Amino acid sequence: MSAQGLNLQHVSYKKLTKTILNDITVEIPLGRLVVLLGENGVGKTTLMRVISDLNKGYQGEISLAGISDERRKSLISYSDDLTSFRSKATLSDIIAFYQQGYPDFDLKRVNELLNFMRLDPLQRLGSLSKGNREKLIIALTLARRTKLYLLDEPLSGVDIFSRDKIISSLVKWIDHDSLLIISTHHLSELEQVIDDVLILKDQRLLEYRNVEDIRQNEGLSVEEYYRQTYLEN
Ligand SMILES: Nc1ncnc2c1ncn2[C@@H]1O[C@H](COP(=O)(O)OP(=O)(O)OP(=O)(O)O)[C@@H](O)[C@H]1O
Repeated sequence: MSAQGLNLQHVSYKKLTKTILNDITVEIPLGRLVVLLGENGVGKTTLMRVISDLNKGYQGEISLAGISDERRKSLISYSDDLTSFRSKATLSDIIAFYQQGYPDFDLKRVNELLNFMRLDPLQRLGSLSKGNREKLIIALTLARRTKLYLLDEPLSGVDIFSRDKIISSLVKWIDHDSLLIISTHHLSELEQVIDDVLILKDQRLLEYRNVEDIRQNEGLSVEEYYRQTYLEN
């Protein structure tokens, strides 16, 4: 397996008797911004949880930056749903918890991100709207200085103006040798910033492809290509 990037070799995952991911093999270099696509229930969240080692018992091999055992977890920042925090907790309390739990948590970066998201550290978690809670999750996820960031449908409740602002600044928050994988059902908004697409269909990897390659060689937007590929295969 390659020492660089995220490398999945024949990864399969079952829940009870149901196959959710089937024989997924892909190598994604670091330094990319990748969008993960596929219809509801196809396994996007499951794939992120398997990569993060939160869903145990998968088959196959996964390595990140050359680390192929469970130590890879320490290199992965996966968007937390924050359900383990009490609603009375302030954003500062949550940040203190992250700071204790993650040696790579960057306090300066999280403060910049909170400021960028217009979130007040003194606010309580329970008082946040859905969209603001999502902004907090993005801020906490991106505030770690690590190799792989996994954002699972991070923007579904965020208003269009904030969405545009966050999307156009995504690359700014992560180091150039890190990998960001983001799942979404709103591909068109991300088209201009992403490097690659990863498409799941029927438990399998349908495609991993560079977006420039799609535009130049297929003459299609990424969204057009996604629709065409999904329906044809
Ligand atoms: N705890 C569970 N028990 C049984 N099946 C599960 C469980 N969690 C997920 N699944 C199944 O795993 C499959 C993949 O779900 P997953 O949440 O990964 O899909 P997704 O692509 O993220 O969907 P969406 O776009 O709707 O968020 C689905 O068929 C779902 O029903």
